[in-house]
Amino acid sequence: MDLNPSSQFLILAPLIAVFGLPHGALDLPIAERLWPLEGVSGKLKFIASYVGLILLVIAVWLVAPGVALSAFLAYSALHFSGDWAGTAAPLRWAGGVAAIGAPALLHPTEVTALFGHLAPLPAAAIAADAAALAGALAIIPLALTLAIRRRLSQPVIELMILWIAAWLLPPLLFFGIYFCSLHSIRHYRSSIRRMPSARRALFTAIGLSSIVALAGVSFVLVRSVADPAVPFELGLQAVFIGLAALTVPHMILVERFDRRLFVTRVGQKNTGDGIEPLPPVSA
Ligand SMILES: CC1=C(/C=C/C(C)=C/C=C/C(C)=C/C=O)C(C)(C)CCC1
Ligand SMILES: [Fe+2]
Repeated sequence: MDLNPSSQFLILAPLIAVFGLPHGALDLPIAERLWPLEGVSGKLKFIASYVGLILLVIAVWLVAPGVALSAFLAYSALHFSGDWAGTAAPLRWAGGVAAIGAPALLHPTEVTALFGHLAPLPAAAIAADAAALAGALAIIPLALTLAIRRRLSQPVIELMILWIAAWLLPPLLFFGIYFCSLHSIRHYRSSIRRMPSARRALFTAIGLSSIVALAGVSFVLVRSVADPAVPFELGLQAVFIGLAALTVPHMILVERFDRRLFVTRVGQKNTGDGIEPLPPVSA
């Protein structure tokens, strides 16, 4: 499919705002399940540390964009491998890495150019090459599983679809579809099932996502008034540096939540229906 990066971006940005952000915006309800967060001050303390981490990542990106881009790719692969939790480790890793490595391997020129908007060129090109190499290595566990098992399990089918989509679609569109369908929806459903009030969590998620999306749009509008020549680059930076920053506290929280659920399941035979409140976690 042939679609220039600006047009892909015009499809990607609203997709992420509507379907991608709400899965991260469940973090406040998740935190409320993990810690008591009593009263307004409890919530404010949590929000301050969350926002502090976001600002820290943005600061690192401004000071050392090359390092920040490489770190972002690595922890994104780790985060995305969670989409195949419960699958054997090699296949889980193959999934997380392919989400980024497949477009880098199959569309190297376009991905290098896109990375070039997020970090200066030598670092961007190295990151794109490393992602492509990781993508190539991620084919091995998939091929071995297919060769040994000789049957199509659900994770194998999902990974095959992922690779075909990465091959057929331009990188930004591929990412938008993977992120908003498989990642966001899967994560959203598994979190909301464990909430005491799904309706309240949903409203919080919608409210928070709208705030983040509005902040992104305002940033691009304000900056493009000063420099109207580069709205695409600004938009791309707002989306991906924004995602990089939001993902750090989001990952820490989701990781804690999943570990916590596991302990509760083993210790209290909680079936994961999320009705009974979790006892508070000690730090
Ligand atoms: C920038 C860019 C890419 C990488 C995107 C990443 C790494 C996104 C991570 C998002 C996360 C971790 C969201 C959390 O929920 C691709 C797909 C290679 C395509 C080319 C442009
Ligand atoms: Fe996520």
